[in-house]
Parts: sequence; C-alpha cells; structure tokens
Amino acid sequence: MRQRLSLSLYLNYFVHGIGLIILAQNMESLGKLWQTPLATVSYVISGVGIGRLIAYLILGALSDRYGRKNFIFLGMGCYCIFFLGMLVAPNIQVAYLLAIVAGIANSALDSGTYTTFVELGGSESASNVLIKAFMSLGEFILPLLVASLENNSLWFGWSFIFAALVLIINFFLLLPLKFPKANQTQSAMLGTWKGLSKAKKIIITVALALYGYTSMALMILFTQWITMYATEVLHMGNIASHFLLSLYSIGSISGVLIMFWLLHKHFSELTLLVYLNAAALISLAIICFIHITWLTHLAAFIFGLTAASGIMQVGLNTFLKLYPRTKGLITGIFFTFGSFASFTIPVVTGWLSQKSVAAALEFDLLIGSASLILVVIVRIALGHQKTLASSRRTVSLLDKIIVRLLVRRFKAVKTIGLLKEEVKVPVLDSKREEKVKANVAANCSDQKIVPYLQEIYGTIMASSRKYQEDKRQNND
Ligand SMILES: O=C(O)C(=O)C[C@]1(C(=O)O)C=C[C@@H](O)C=C1
Repeated sequence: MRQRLSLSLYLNYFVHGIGLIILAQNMESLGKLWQTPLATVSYVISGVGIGRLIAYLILGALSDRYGRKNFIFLGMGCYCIFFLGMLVAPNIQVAYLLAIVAGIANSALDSGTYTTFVELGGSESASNVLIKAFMSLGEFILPLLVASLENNSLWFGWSFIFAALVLIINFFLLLPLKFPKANQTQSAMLGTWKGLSKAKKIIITVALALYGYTSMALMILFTQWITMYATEVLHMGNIASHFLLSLYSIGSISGVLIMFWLLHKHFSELTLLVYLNAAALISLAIICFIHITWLTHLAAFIFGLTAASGIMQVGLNTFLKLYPRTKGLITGIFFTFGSFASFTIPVVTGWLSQKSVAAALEFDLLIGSASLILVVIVRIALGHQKTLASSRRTVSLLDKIIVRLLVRRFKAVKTIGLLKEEVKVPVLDSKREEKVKANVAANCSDQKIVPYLQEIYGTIMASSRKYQEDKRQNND
C-alpha cells in the first residue's frame, strides 16, 4: 500500500516535470494558436510564477487542516484544466489565467506531497529527493515527445493530452489509497528542538526560509545564463554551449540518485548540505574564473551533481522536521521563497547582463556563497542533533563493537575452562567473580550506573560458566 502510494505521488511529479517546460517547448505552436508573437507566449509563462506566489502560503496552511489527499487531488485537477485548457484557450488572457492555474497546481501538489512523505516516515528525505528525479524524468522525456510529434507532422497538442491522461489514470489509482495521519509528531523527530534557545530557533527558521530562496536561485540563474555565457564569454560554438546544460542535467540526475543512496545510508542531512553547497560554489568559481574547456565541462557536470541533486528538498525536509505540527504551512513558506527566486533572479540578472553576461553568471557566486553560509549557520546552531533515530544508530554501532568484544571474551573464557579442566578445578570461582565486578566498578566513569553494569556482568559470567560446562560435557 505504502509503495503504491509513493509511486502514485512520484507519477504526479513526472507530469509536473512535463508541466514545467511544456509551454517553453511549444512556444511556436502556441504562438500560432493564439496568433501572438513569441515574446507574448513567454509572458504567459510568467503567469505560472504568479500562481505559485499567490497559492503556496494559503494552500500550504490549508493542507494542514483539510488533509493532504484533497490538496493532491486539487493539484491534479488544476493541472488537467491547464493541460487541456491551453489547447482550447481562445486568447492570451485566458492562457494567462490557465498559467496561473498551473502555478496553483504546483503549489497544491507540493503542499500535499512533501508533507505526506514526511508523514509516511522512514527515509523521508530520500523520498523527497526522489521527487526531483521524477521531475527530471518528465523534463527529459517531454522534449523527445515534442520532437517526435514534430518529425511525424502530428498535432502538437498530443503531448498536452498525454500529460492530462497520465493524471486521470493516476487519479483512479490514488482514489482508494489511504494517507497517513497529518501532522503527527514522528517519533524519529522527537527532541529535535530540545535544548535550543529562542534566539537559536529564530536564527534557524530564518536561515532555512532564506535557503528556500538561495537554493532555488542557484539553479535557476545557472540554467538561464550558462549557454549564453559559454558562447559570449568562453567563445564556445553553439553545440558546445548547449552541451554544458546537458552535462548539468546528467549531473543533476546522477546527483539525485547518489543523494538518495546517501540518505538511505543515514548520512547526516545537514553535513551533506554543507559539503554539496561548498562543492557547487567551487565548481561555479571554476566556470567563472578558469577558462579551460575540459575543466568547464567537468565543472558544469559537478555543478549539476551538487546544486541540482535535491539540496533544496533536503533543506525543506530539515525545516519540516523542526515544525512537525505545521508541515503544510512550512512547505508553503519555503516554496514561496523559492518562487520569489524564480521571479526576481531573471529580473536582476537581466539588468546585470546589460553590463556583461559574465556579471550575470558571477552573481550566482554571491547566491552560492549565501547558500553555503546559511547551511553552515543552521548546522552550527542545531549542533549534533540527538533524535530517536540518531541515538538508535549510535546504540546499534556500539552493540556491534560490544558483540565483537564479547566474542573475544568467550574465546578467553573457553581457554580458561580447558585449563581448569586439566587441573580438575570447578567451573565456578566466586572470588574471581567478585573481583570482576569490583573491576567493573573501578573502570566505570559514571558511578550511578555501576549496579546496572554489575548486573550485566553477573549475567555474562553465568553464561560463561554455562558455556564452559557445556564444553566439558560435550568434550570439545
Ligand atoms: O576466571 C575464571 O575462572 C573464569 O572461568 C571466567 C569467569 C568469567 O566469565 O569472568 C567465569 C566463571 C567463573 O566463575 C569466574 C570468571
């Protein structure tokens, strides 16, 4: 059941990946449909950003109250209206409204899905990072679909209908599935805020919200300017310049898979964020300052591998863990900051590019530095988090070591047993046992737990005796 639910949630994001670029990929056909120039179609795309900006906060907060499933259905419904409506939109005004509906769809899906994955428990960060992988899959497949429709002289609208159909099928798959209860404090998150001063809580909250902006801005700015930077500043050819973006995409998909694996291995999320943001910044600096072709290629790949590996999703996840009772609202706040980035970055960099394209890309260094500083602040302020899950990991690790040591102890006990047998001495040696318990007390740094440890040693020695006696009886 849980797997079916996850799969359906991911399928929505495959369609969302298509939705993200379907207008840009069909600009010419849509321009003809509405009899408008390309620039006007591009203006319609900005409606998606407006929709997101309006909807995130409201829908996020509402999803805490009215259930995740309803909001996922709302998102799917809005996306269907967008995909099918665009094909019959009579004019640019209606198209703009539909673009806003797509933005609302995006917000509704996000506020219902990211929260559900956290509520499903388990390796929730890894799940939320996989959302990014499904988006990339949609973004990868749509251009191929559009190109093959074009090559076969088929109607461009089929790609829109394909996306709507997947959503309709998914609606029926999702309908019977049960969702986990919303906003239950997950046991794995207990104690996350414990022991933090109010000032620290405010600092962490503000830093994570701002990270919603910087982590989104870092990617958007790069994808918007890298091709032009390569042609104008690095004097690369047309194909080589476009290839940089492909390398970034390949890096991104690989990065998401690596991130998924690392999170499954229970790597510390915040430590990962610090390393990945640092690596993204270094690769960006290489592209900006060291103009050697092969190095630029490698750096573009590494930038995708790090900056677009789902570090935004991991940031959101940390944020959600801190506010387990208002996850929808937190998702809304985080993505509102992200939407604000998709709105302001094109404006700021457009203005900077009037000076030079290099200045536009170099602005990403500033964003990357801010991102790194923010995750370092959160990392330091939160310190080493002692959650139920992390403490259990520590216990498991220590148990592994203890078992190894006990195996060695039993080997020594076996030898003692054989030696005692040779000289016909009984197995039980009460004096020696008293001495062992006294040693435990002497070696223990916390006197309060001495009686517990001595009790454990009583059991260990009883088992040792039994082991020695069994060996005697079996003559081995
Ligand atoms: O030292 C011994 O004589 C042992 O056999 C080992 C050991 C122990 O586990 O430490 C086990 C049984 C004895 O009663 C005392 C100690």
